[in-house]
Amino acid sequence: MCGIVGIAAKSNVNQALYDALTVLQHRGQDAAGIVTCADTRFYLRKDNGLVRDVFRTRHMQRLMGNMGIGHIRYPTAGSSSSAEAQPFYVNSPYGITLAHNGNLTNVEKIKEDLFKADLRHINTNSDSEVLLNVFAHELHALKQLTPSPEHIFQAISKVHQRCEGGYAVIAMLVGYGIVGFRDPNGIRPMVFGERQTEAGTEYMIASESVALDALGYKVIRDVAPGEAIFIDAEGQLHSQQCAPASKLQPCVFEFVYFARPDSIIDGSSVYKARLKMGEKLADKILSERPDHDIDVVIPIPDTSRTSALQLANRLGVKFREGFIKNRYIGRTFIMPGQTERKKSVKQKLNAIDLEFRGKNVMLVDDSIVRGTTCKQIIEMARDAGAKKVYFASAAPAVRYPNVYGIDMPTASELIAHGRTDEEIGTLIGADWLVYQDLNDLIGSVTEGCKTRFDGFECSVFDGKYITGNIDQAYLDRIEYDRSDAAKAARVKSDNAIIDLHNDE
Ligand SMILES: O=P(O)(O)OC[C@H]1O[C@H](OP(=O)(O)OP(=O)(O)O)[C@H](O)[C@@H]1O
Ligand SMILES: NC(=O)CC[C@H](N)C(=O)O
Ligand SMILES: [Mg+2]
Repeated sequence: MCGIVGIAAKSNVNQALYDALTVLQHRGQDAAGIVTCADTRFYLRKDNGLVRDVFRTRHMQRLMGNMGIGHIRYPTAGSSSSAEAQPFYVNSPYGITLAHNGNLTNVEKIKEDLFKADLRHINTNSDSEVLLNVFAHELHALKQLTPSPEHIFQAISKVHQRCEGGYAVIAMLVGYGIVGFRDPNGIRPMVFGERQTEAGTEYMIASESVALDALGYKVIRDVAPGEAIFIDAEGQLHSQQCAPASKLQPCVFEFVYFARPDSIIDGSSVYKARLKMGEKLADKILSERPDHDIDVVIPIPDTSRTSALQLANRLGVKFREGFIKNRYIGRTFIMPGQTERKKSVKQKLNAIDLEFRGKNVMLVDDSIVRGTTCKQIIEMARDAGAKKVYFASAAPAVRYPNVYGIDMPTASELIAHGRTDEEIGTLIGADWLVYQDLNDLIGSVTEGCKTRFDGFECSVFDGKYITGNIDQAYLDRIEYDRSDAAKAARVKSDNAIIDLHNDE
């Protein structure tokens, strides 16, 4: 997943963008970038690394201007080379820069059309560069020297007609403003808000509400699926629905793992959803094993903490912090390679023996994806002296690839793919493995929430791809392109950025 942000303010936005990206860091750890706009110029700084490593004082000083956009990257297309760090830039029309969260599923077709019909060249393997060029082409086709909000919305309607997949996008047009839009299913999240200052109202658009909270912005609302929000150069906000048949079907995995618990996505609190996941999973445990012999519930930090706490409460069993997390190690699942992920689990988590010795422990994680974490954790629990090790996953089994912005392209790398729950339990070395049911996961997000959801993007759990047009040939192709082995074999030396001047 990536994190995106755009701010239209009344004074320099560089520090605010930096701060927002830091708050969104959990959505991507590979690369970070900011583009600001002052007068008729864009200023760019982007590179591989965490926000705190990419931006030095000298870069911050050069990022001038009262409007800007930022991105933190977790790649789902192309490579992790810094040439594919975002935001991307095109000089025509107007000068446009764009940051994208999600993944396009018809990139090959669009690329061909861009080249043959629109006479545009794409210089990376990033789907986001493709998206930017579609937007630029559609704006160009309107032949307006000064685009009005309606022209911008018209171009976005065309983007929806040409692009398939999941996308939340923030773009900036030199001298004209910032626009944010969300795909017609609202797969990827996006929210916007305002802040009053003496100089006037400032606006911010971001992936998650937590970024707005942290910067003192008041959330106005989520951007609706297919809708676009435009803040013009005078600071006026305009909005329009640009995809007539839109439906609200957000990615349920945001609630399971990606988003921060203190975010509210599409009106549903991620924290409350995770508490409910714990409750519902406890009910399943009680119905399957009413006379269970669990002595203690232990979360696998970080993300599962909220669910595990409520699961223990509901079971009436002690909750203990049996694993301590090294706060300086990032999230392992979003790391690019399996060797790195495996090594990081050991560096990240350490067991407190006394919580395990002679006890029947129930370990709780939010999800099991490749099985990297749970296999090692179960071993650690046994080494620490646990009698029996049970394992509970607050999400159902992840059995199918994701094509909408989560880098899970390879079915064979998913531990649950083609296996029964019992087989997975044996493989990870658990004495009992229990998964959440999909209906209960959805109930956790919707119960007590006023939003009318049309459904959820649950493909990793049920193999149904809501945008259609995902066939086996496509899945085979992304498996070939994006497996860990393919990524490792890819030459990563192509770091030359053909782009705006990018400060070293
Ligand atoms: O089965 P796996 O392939 O190991 O993936 C699942 C694990 O990865 C994630 O943790 P991560 O370390 O990324 O982040 P967290 O600290 O937020 O839990 C997730 O919370 C699970 O613990
Ligand atoms: N995780 C994401 O949202 C990735 C965005 C885009 N597809 C990229 O690879 O850069
Ligand atoms: Mg985890």
